Amino acid sequence: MIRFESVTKRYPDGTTAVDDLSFDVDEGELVTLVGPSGCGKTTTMMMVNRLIDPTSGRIFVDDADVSGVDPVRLRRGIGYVIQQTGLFPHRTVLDNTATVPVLTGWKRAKARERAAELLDLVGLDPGVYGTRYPDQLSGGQRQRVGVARALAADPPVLLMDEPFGAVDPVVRDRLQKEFLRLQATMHKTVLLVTHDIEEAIRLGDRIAVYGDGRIEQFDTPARVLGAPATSYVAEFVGADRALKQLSVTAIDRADLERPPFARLAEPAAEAVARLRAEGARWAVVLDADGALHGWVGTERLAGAGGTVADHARRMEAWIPASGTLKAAFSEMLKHDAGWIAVLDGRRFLGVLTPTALHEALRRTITPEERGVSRGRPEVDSVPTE
Ligand SMILES: Nc1ncnc2c1ncn2[C@@H]1O[C@H](COP(=O)(O)OP(=O)(O)OP(=O)(O)O)[C@@H](O)[C@H]1O
Repeated sequence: MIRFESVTKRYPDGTTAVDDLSFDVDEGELVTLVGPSGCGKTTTMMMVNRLIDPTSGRIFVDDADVSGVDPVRLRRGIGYVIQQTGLFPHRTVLDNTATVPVLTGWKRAKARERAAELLDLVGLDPGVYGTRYPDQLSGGQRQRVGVARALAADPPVLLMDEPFGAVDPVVRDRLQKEFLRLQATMHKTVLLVTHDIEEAIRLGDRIAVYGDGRIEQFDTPARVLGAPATSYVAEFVGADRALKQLSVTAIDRADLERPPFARLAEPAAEAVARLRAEGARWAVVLDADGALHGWVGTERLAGAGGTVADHARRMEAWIPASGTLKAAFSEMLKHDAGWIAVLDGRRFLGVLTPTALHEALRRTITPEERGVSRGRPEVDSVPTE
């Protein structure tokens, strides 16, 4: 969808901002460009919509060499979001959002209708905010309008230059989350510039880590964290990259343990005899469909009448099988639990323990990076069947 072929940009004063750059962004993919200040990220992005022309090399958008496309037409097909938002101060939020559709010939009423939809989509009530002017909004709200405006003409390509840079960390976190939710339905082809490695990891399907005018590594977040291509990349992603890795590593079903279980309808006396024979101190409690209900301690069942249902405790802590190790770990901490149930829909698949989490994390890091191999830590594990 976007292709850079040996692109170099040298400014008239001799600065080489971008040096022989080649990479592809696939259709529907979100690529983050990350690196320290002055490494050429913004220059790269501005060459896509021809705000800057390269000194040499070619850039293609949707198979068309952009140097042959009229810049005004080109820009109407590419949404552009910048940190300063670039909103027109004398236009209302609604009219700011409707700018591009109006420019491309939409009737004003239809464009405003579309703008209202977009504002709603980015979490701004058009009835409340539509008639305000940009200086009557908070920084985070202005950023949302910037995103809504870029999306208004439904361009297949979005360029975003530090779109969430000007807001505090709490608002940034929320905007990132909302943008990911939107992108999951929109599937735009996105180039996003950031200097923040955490943001690059969180948002990017792939990350381009910039050194000075060059890409040092172009890969998935998991690979950039797990196998940095150069010592520069390793340093840039930070000494705590193993922890960052948690947020991009999916749960592997092979890591799940199957603890002893009891059925809700099972008589307590039967369950306790069986569990004791297995040497189990507790069991996961499932309903007739295999869905997680909770757990029960063997001691609690001893000498008790009724069924397991009468004695089981509800278990609120669980995560979906599609979750990440970070989600698993944080749920475990939140509920102060020694294990976390993993569900596929309602179906109980097994539990993750701190030991399994640790093992999974170790596997994501190359042996050279791990240094001296250490044995399994002494962590209390769930008894297995
Ligand atoms: N018009 C210009 N004339 C000369 N040099 C320029 C010009 N614009 C940018 N540069 C230089 O090109 C290099 C890359 O700049 P660019 O803005 O692309 O970096 P960046 O990675 O986006 O940085 P930041 O994160 O600070 O925005 C820098 O050394 C910058 O000083």
